[in-house]
Amino acid sequence: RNSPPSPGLALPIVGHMYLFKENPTDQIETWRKRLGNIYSIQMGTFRCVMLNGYDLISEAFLKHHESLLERPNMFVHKEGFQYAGIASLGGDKWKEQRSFLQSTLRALGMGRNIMAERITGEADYLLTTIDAAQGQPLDISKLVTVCVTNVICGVTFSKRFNHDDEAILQWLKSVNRLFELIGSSAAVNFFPFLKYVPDDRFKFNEVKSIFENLKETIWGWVDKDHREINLSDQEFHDVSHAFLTEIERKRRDAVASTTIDEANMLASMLALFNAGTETTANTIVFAVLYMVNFPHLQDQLFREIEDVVGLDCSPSISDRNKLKLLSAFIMETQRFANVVPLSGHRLATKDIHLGGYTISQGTSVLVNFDSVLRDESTWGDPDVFRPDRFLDINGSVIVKKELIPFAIGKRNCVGEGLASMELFLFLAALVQKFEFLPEKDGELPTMVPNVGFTRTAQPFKVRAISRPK
Ligand code: HEM
Repeated sequence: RNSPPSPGLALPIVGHMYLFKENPTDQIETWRKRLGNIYSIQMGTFRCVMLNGYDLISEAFLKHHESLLERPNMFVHKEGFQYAGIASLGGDKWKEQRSFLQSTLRALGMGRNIMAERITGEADYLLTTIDAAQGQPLDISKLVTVCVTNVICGVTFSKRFNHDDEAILQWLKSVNRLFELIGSSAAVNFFPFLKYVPDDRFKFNEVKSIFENLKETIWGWVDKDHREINLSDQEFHDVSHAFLTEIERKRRDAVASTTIDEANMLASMLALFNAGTETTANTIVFAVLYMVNFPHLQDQLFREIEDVVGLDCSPSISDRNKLKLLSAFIMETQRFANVVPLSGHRLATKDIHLGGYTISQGTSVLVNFDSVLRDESTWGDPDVFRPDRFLDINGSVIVKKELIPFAIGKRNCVGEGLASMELFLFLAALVQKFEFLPEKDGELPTMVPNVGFTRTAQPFKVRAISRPK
């Protein structure tokens, strides 16, 4: 059937997973060099096609997107999300949910710009907390994660938590445990039959119950804040307010078939948390890591803010277009760190002809983002951290189509606008206020990320020295 080539013999049950010898994302790149931009691997019971390189990926997700809108029936989608919410729905149901969330998030980022208000408030808290360490070595990653979680809490149900609040600490603990159990290579994803092994040895029941608890927690948080719904409201305080109002409207109008209901609302809100917290926090942490490693660049970023914004008022979203080096630095951070190295799985709902091969219906399709963000033919020196690759000789920002950390096509990241606003506002605030130094003079923290399917920085501490005004 003209299937893409595979890396070797697929064994019963495990498929090709026994061939993962190196760091998984390195292994995927090694196979790309041997087999080309399109190849297939059997991951447990799932037949997957790995797509590499900008041309092939854009052809798949721009030209064939209608055939790639569904998720395969993985445990996470089926039993975790119960095929509800933006991340798990497919086809027309996904379209309704996606368009509702997209327009709601867009509205929250316009006019009064509720998103920017939430982020700025949280950035102030971040600065105060870092300042309190008085230049002593500090691991900022947990602090940044809680701030970013609070931004999503604000955007979804107008609430923020103190960083020592038991509710938010418990939430983060559960989410961490969930990620540990459902990470891309975990048994629950690829070996669904293991759920019949007694004593929950492969943690299927634990995953299910964490999902249920998280959705219940969100429901509790939402319920308290939104007892009153006014159907004539056209402006919303947050995502749950928009949902609850629209649910009532659909009820009033007796709309029979819709995904705008409580179950999808909770699943979508959970998806915003799951997809929007670690990704954004990890990018901010990588950015600080790169600043420490390139003090000259950090200095240039500070000078730019000093010139454009000054030191007396906080950077605001209206400064974004003027802070060109910072924009280029954020782009390079996203390219270099590539915090989501592999896309989520998509199900081919029809045969797709691509790159001289046929991806047959029922196959799961995955994207290797390293193959684009670290492609030598696009970037020349992809392994060098160099923000000026995004600036022209006049200092204007160059937008490169190959910079796709938020994926490409209609099912790309729905939170891109929020994430970009967060990266800009948090980092501008940090650069303006502090000089970040390594924990010990002359000993730079490693830029080599943790090994695995996701990308996080290896733990490191910084000394944050307040800049004199
Ligand atoms: C730097 C931060 C972020 C990065 C690099 C990132 C990256 C991505 C990527 C690559 C995808 C596509 C995954 C796939 O192919 O299935 C995605 C999807 C998604 N992202 Fe983000 N994301 C970020 C921040 C956010 C934020 C802040 C939110 C929430 C407000 C969010 C919500 C989502 C959701 C819900 C999806 C699934 C969309 C769908 O299935 O229609 N992300 N993201």
